[in-house]
Amino acid sequence: MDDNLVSVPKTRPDSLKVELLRIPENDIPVRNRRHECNVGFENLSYSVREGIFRKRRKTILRNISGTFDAGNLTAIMGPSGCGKTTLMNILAGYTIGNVEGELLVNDEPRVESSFKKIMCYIMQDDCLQPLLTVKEVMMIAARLKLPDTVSREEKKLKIQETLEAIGLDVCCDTRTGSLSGGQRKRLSIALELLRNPQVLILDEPTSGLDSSTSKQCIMLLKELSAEGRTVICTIHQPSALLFELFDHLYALAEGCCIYQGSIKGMLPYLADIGLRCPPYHNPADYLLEVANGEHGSFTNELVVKSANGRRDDWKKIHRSTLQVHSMNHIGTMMDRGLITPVKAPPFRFSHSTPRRGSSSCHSPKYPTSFPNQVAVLLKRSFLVLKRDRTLTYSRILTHFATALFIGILYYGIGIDAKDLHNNANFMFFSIMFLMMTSFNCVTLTFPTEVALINKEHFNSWYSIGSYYFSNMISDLPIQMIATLSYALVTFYMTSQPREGFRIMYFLIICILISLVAQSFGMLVGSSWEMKTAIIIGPICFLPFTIFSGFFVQFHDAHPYVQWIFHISYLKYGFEGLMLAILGYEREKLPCEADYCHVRYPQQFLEQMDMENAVYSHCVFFLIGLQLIFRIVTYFVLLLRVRRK
Ligand SMILES: Nc1ncnc2c1ncn2[C@@H]1O[C@H](COP(=O)(O)OP(=O)(O)OP(=O)(O)O)[C@@H](O)[C@H]1O
Repeated sequence: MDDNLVSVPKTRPDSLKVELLRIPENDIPVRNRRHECNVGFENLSYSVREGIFRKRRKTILRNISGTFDAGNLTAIMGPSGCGKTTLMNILAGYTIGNVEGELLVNDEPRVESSFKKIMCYIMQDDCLQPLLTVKEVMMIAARLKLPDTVSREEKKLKIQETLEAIGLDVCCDTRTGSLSGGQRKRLSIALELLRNPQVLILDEPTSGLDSSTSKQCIMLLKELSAEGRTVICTIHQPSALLFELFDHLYALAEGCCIYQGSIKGMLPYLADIGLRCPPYHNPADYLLEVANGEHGSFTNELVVKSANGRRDDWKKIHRSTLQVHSMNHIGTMMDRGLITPVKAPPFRFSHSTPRRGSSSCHSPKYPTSFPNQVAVLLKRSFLVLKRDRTLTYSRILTHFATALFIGILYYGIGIDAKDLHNNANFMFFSIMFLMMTSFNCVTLTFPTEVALINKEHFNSWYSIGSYYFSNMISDLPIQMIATLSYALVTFYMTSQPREGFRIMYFLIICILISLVAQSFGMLVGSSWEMKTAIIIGPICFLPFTIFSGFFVQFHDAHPYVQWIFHISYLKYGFEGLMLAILGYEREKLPCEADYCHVRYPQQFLEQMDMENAVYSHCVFFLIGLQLIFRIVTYFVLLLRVRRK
């Protein structure tokens, strides 16, 4: 039951119930067929390579065929591992490699680019931005998914209509992270409904939902299909009542089709070969038992009988009175306020079914322009940053607190010759601190974003370029404030020379070091999952730390490894800071102790093997390295979200 809404009994609009009651068996509802989109596939096979050397081939789908008609709610069922998700991925166009066979739309070969515009794929995990409210998430989706020509007022109206229809209007100010499982699922569907897709493909929409929330979710899908949409979803062990809501069933076993037809036709089909479902047994459970071989080995016989999905004789047995009973039952639950009432939003299809050579193939890939995508994504990032205490406030606070601590530890060292070594220690620590904090902030957050980007990009919300660009810009202010607060506090507390150019040079290197570490963190975070990224990151840093010139100097290192100094960005960062503070002919330092071995800063730089270092080289190297990391990250991201 939906906790937010129990106390508000609502009257469920009965249009669908009435429509179904009026439909005589074997009758097809009259709809605008121009917009209908029957999704089919013929002789579909899919295999993957596996094993250490990827030499073995594993066949997952074996030459299956089928058609999922518009206006029908189709269930794809079968035992775990039979290939349901694989089939959904292929139907959605998410998996393209190693696919054999033909994908069809209205019995014609389908054009992927056009099909993508009328289809949405809702994956099993509801990837939502947890810090944004339902209304904000919907507004962002509307601004990305609806063309720029639609006014803000129209978008608001559409959002309102959608939220009311799917019963989320009462929690429109709730953050998505606080929504229940059912609400999250409905929101995921609502986000995609804004563009009014003709085909909805959902992978296990009821997974993790309780019985009544599952009913509500399937009821929503039923309403959406009744308007002429093609709705296809996988489902695991539905209750008998839920099972009856589906119009069409496609059953898989071991990558083959063992049944395709109506729900009502399934039991007679099984009975034909002597498989009789016991009375009072859930037919869905019985089908899974048969597919699992619990009643004997019938898979081959069933595959032959259904011609691996090519025969559709059992499709013709139409809506059963049981379906109407199920609808009535759920309708009553909604009327009594036990389940939040849901219905399809009142949208009309604005586009016709794509056919080969149709003009929609040439329309832009994304509904809105690149600048609009960047602007909307920037707004979303800023909202998230504003609410994410760890990413913003604690990052700034950590930098400030560490700066105070370091300032106290190395207080006043910058003006005394006896503290030259301590000053070098301070600079090296600063580099390490700025590097680690920037790197960790990104590697801890970026991998979790990849799933969200994947979902939204696949459903044509925005391009990877606009996401990446907005992501780079949005984090800059916080990164700058944090770095500057550390650099300025430590600079003054350690009494470094108060010369304008030295302050500027010092700050530039600090900022560049943190940006390089951030871009490196992005690269690592976009390449691996969070756990791997956290392990791999420091391992990648280690060689650069050793070859930074702090622990081992260039001339002391073995000639075979000296080249590593030239690519160690820590070396350039360290040199840059040392030159900013001690270079440029800084005058002889006073000595407060009885004896100071070195009093000329230039002499100290020579001791550290930095006599030939050039500040501008350090800056160029750090900028160049950052650019390389950012470009590589972009391509890694593209690879990650590329269709399989
Ligand atoms: N890339 C891959 N490499 C190796 N095996 C794979 C790959 N993708 C899928 N499989 C295998 O293919 C089979 C079908 O996988 P799929 O995820 O489609 O099953 P499913 O029917 O959706 O299962 P479930 O209901 O448990 O989600 C499984 O045995 C799975 O291990």
